[in-house]
Amino acid sequence: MNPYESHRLRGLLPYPDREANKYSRGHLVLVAGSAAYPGAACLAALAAQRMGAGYTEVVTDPSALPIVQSFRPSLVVRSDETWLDGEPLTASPARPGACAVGSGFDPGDERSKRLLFRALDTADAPVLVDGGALAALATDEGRKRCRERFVCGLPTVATPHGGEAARLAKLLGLPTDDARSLARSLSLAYGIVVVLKGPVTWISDGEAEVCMDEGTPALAKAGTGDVLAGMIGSLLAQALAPVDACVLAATLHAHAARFASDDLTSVSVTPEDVLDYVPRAIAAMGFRDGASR
Ligand SMILES: NC(=O)C1=CN([C@@H]2O[C@H](COP(=O)(O)OP(=O)(O)OC[C@H]3O[C@@H](n4cnc5c(N)ncnc54)[C@H](OP(=O)(O)O)[C@@H]3O)[C@@H](O)[C@H]2O)[C@@H](O)CC1
Ligand SMILES: Nc1ncnc2c1ncn2[C@@H]1O[C@H](COP(=O)(O)OP(=O)(O)O)[C@@H](O)[C@H]1O
Repeated sequence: MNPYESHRLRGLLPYPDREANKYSRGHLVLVAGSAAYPGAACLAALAAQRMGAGYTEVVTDPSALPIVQSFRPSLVVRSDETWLDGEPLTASPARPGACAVGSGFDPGDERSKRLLFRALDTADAPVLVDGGALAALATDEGRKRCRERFVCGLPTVATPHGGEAARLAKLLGLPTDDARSLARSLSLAYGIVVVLKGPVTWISDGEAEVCMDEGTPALAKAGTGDVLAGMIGSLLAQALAPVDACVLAATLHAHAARFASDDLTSVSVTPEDVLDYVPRAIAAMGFRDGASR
């Protein structure tokens, strides 16, 4: 059920080339955070940096700008008001990129819908949909946009937890009793790769499912999903294939939480700790600095 053995995962780690620059290492446009949830943008952004993206640009609500800017000076931060009318994201082999949208969005907010639809309509690059943007995805207009991207060969990834997946399923009256079948049916219905998160996480591209069961209940704390979204978005921005990006990120996320639990106990681990242990998880997977491809 999980064909990703350790040597295959090791081969997916995004080693920086000797000739790398910040653009060749991947540009992630992270449209995240809101007045209600600015912290989610911070968690996802640092996760993207830790996972290797060369240029992490956070697009956020004006009220969240100073919070994200003071969180990490290396982040490029801009207002979502200017982004709505700005240049669309493009990606090429020399300058790969991706957009991750929705971590920390307010699910009931009309603005979340405008931002999601702008990303789906204009990004000539992979788009990851997370958090509050999944409510807008679970509409006829959201699904239509995913199907159009699918027909154009543009990957879309969604990372729902059980509640968000139920919303996506409700639109089409899909059964929700079996997680593996739900991941597959959502993938087929929307034309997307689905990461259905939970104590066991199922990843489906509509043809096959990968079972991710290395997590720990230490991850059951608000904010760990935002960390995972930043990690997957970062790997998409580095041009990994969508399912590869999801499996590698979910594995490192689970391993980071386990390393953190070993030192801090599963009681005390926070999403920030998971972020701090991502480098250890990468190293333990067999990453060797200097072994650039
Ligand atoms: N620090 C920050 O800034 C943080 C910001 N965050 C951001 O907050 C935004 C809203 O996200 P959200 O998940 O809190 O709320 P929402 O989308 O309304 O769904 C929750 C409802 O769904 C249900 N439910 C069923 N199964 C479930 C499951 N397995 N896991 C969880 N819920 C499950 C359950 O309903 P019940 O089944 O109890 O009726 C529950 O009431 C989003 O943008 C996110 O990124 C968070 O990441 C936290 C840290
Ligand atoms: N009991 C558990 N065992 C293993 N992993 C878990 C468990 N509970 C939650 N997780 C993981 O933690 C993350 C929680 O994500 P999510 O529900 O989106 O939280 P949030 O929105 O608060 O960030 C997911 O990656 C999920 O798979």
